[in-house]
Amino acid sequence: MLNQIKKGLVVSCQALENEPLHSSFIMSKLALAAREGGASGIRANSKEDILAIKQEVDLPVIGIVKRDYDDSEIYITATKKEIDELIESGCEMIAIDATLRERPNELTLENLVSYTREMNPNVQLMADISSKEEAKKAEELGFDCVSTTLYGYTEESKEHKLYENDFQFLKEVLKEVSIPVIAEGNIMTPEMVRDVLEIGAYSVVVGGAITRPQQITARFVAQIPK
Ligand SMILES: CC(=O)N[C@H](C=O)[C@@H](O)[C@H](O)[C@H](O)COP(=O)(O)O
Repeated sequence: MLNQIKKGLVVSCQALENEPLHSSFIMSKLALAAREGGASGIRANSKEDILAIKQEVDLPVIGIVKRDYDDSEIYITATKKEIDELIESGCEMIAIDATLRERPNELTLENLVSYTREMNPNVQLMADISSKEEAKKAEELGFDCVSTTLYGYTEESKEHKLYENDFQFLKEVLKEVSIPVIAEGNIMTPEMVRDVLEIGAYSVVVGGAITRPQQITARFVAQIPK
């Protein structure tokens, strides 16, 4: 999958239960629209959505399963159950929360990586990180790439956004690791896509700015003079 998305755009097609477009059928059509627009890959949540997307487009898929657990803040591919579902979905790459936070059931990230490699050595692994330290650890654990997905979404990083200070965080992560670094999270414009690729990101994932019309509408509405 990494070869296919090199210097390309991955479109994240996700809508949770509480979002207006929640539907595997709609996600499959968003993926088709993304392909027609030139996307190189798709990021998607849940086995059902991924199966529907794979019926509609031949693009490689980064799969995640978002599920909340009582004993952990981690919700992106938290346990072996989610890994099993993703392997069944046939996605080419699995993204896992690779933050240093405690996982459910006292499972470690290392356990989860070795479990996935055992279950399917062909599936590639993306580490969703929120700090340089997590990026380094992910590289040591043998992840195929890291993505800046969770920068701004953990207690320690919540004051920040990826695009701050001319993508300072992305630049720091690029210095920290030698595996591919994917830029993801709050990439709002085509110009930002160009910028992160020029800075050295291997590939870029854009979600809400393309596939969450409620967010897009709110940004237009916010510009209406009071
Ligand atoms: C933090 C978190 O849960 N991120 C999720 C990860 O899959 C998605 O909700 C995002 O849409 C995705 O990362 C793309 O980012 P953006 O939608 O900002 O372009």
